[in-house]
Amino acid sequence: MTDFTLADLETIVAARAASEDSGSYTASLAAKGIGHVAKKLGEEATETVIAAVSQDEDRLTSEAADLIYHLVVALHLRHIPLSAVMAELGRRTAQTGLAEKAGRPREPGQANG
Ligand SMILES: N=c1c2ncn([C@@H]3O[C@H](COP(=O)(O)OP(=O)(O)OP(=O)(O)O)[C@@H](O)[C@H]3O)c2ncn1[C@@H]1O[C@H](COP(=O)(O)O)[C@@H](O)[C@H]1O
Repeated sequence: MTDFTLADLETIVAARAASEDSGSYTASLAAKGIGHVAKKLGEEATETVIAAVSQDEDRLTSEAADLIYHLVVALHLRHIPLSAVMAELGRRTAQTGLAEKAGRPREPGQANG
């Protein structure tokens, strides 16, 4: 188990993308722009798909980490905070009424479902 969160990754990506550290992969990736990052994201998605149907759990875990990292970089470049993505996921969960089953209390103003 780890207490490392996507919010931690988002903070690190923002700091490294803004850095001028020539050793930073994030800085060099971000400098290439959203078109390049989107292409990398597609490649990582394909590699994750291939790993998903393989029998290698470690490979799938590693490819999923690459995919999520590149997604966080893409969101950063498009100025979309992870909190917006989480809010969208939360809205969808609220619509299904399954939030409480996941152990989450109903938020004030949330419709009965
Ligand atoms: N989570 C990641 C992460 N996941 C994947 N990668 C890099 O993503 C690249 C993907 O590998 P590929 O083989 O597809 O690409 P490549 O041939 O190395 O590079 P390209 O020239 O194709 O872009 C690898 O170089 C990985 O190191 C990451 N690089 C950085 N992070 C995070 O970003 C933080 C800051 O890293 P730096 O910006 O390097 O300081 C790190 O501490 C991590 O938290």
